[in-house]
Amino acid sequence: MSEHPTHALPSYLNAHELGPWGIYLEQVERVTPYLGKLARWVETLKRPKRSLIVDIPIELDNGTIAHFEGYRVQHNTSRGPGKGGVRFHQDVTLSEVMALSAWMSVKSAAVNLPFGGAKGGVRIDPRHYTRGELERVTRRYTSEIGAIIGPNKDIPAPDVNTNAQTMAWMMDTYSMNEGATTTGVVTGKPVSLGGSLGRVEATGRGVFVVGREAAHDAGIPLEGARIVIQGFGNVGGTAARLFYEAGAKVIAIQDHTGCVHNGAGLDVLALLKHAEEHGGIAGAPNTENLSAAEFWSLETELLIPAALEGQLNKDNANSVRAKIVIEGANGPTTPEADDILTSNGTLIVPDVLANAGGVTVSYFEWVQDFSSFYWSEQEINHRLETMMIAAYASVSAVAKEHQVSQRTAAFITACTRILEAREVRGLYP
Ligand SMILES: NC(=O)C1=CN([C@@H]2O[C@H](COP(=O)(O)OP(=O)(O)OC[C@H]3O[C@@H](n4cnc5c(N)ncnc54)[C@H](OP(=O)(O)O)[C@@H]3O)[C@@H](O)[C@H]2O)C=CC1
Ligand SMILES: O=C(O)CCC(=O)C(=O)O
Repeated sequence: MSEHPTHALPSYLNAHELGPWGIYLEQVERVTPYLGKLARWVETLKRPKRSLIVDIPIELDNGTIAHFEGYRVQHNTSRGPGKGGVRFHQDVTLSEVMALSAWMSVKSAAVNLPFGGAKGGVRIDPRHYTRGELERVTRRYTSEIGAIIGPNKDIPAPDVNTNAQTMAWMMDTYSMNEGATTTGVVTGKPVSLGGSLGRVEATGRGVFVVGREAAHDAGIPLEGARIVIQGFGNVGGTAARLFYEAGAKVIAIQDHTGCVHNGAGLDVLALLKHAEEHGGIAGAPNTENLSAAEFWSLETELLIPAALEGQLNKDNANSVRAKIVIEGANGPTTPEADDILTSNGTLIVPDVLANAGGVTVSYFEWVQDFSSFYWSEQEINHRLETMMIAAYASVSAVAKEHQVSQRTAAFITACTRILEAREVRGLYP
């Protein structure tokens, strides 16, 4: 038997490269001792199955030509087609999309959905482009990744700065190129186009359900519990409203425009209206401004990061005075912050569980599209709640059994499912 050289990982797959992919690799390292014989396959999790970089040229409204870089990464498809959102953001990189796609693999498996993990992104600041320009970017991006997506291959959905309209353009472009209306190619579509009731609110609703469960386990009554939220978009805005309606006290919110605070509890409905009218929360009536440092160090029962990656890090983790962190965003906590918070007694409910409500209702949408039979909103919210409660209970039980964090517990459950599928499928000789 000949000896084969081992190939070093390329720099962008290296754990020592800072950033989301390095963080994901560190999380895989932490779970490996719990994988038993399946650890033989763990390298599979450290390399995305397929990564595509595309050039997106469009004509701007002023007649000039602009180019944008786009990505679609399919991290793992052992348990089903790739699944995951598309992000439009000026800071999107291949490495970030790789990490987001890997977290999708873990998330789908942690909640036991029959999907793998994928994610897409376009490096663009959408605030500087018109609706027409964004439509052209979306359509060209869809055509460029068209060969690798499809209802049985990889199903995109909304993420940061994309929405139901973006999905309608993606569905239409894909369908035109295929010559057949294909509703199941994306989820998070408008309801008039095969979208699911409840999808817009699903991620925030899932955050609310696991937050409620975690508070209950910790003996914290939701009525009057203090809540601090970073991000007031789809996820943070919905979670804020649901906690507010359940009688909790949302005392501070941060978005791009600043941090607002009211120790007696913010009027979340008024704040949502203010943000819509003014493009952000800054200057809302009956609130005081806080600095970012003051925001992170507020004493609170629940802290919900629901914006971007790396927001809880070694620079601010020691000042956090939250009993529980519910990760609404993907990858908001660095491994250093994870350790600091845990040793300070803060429970972290990890992203791959806490924000899985969105992909869960995307799964419902995909099923409804295949069967062309649509469910009521009440039915969807009920099924979502049942699945989130079950997933939370099962991750908590694994965490207690192995005396590990909920993140490691969610990774144990998910990576075991993914690698069992990998092993039983075998490798093509
Ligand atoms: N949408 C979904 O279904 C899912 C989303 N997620 C994750 O949740 C997170 C939020 O996504 P989503 O709500 O959809 O995105 P949105 O674009 O709707 O909202 C993002 C929010 O974050 C705020 N924000 C962005 N950057 C900063 C910053 N540097 N400091 C403070 N606030 C900031 C934005 O503020 P402003 O408006 O002022 O720019 C906005 O309020 C992401 O990590 C996403 O991947 C996870 C699962 C599903
Ligand atoms: O709804 C989906 O398919 C994916 C949502 C997503 O991108 C995420 O959970 O991060």
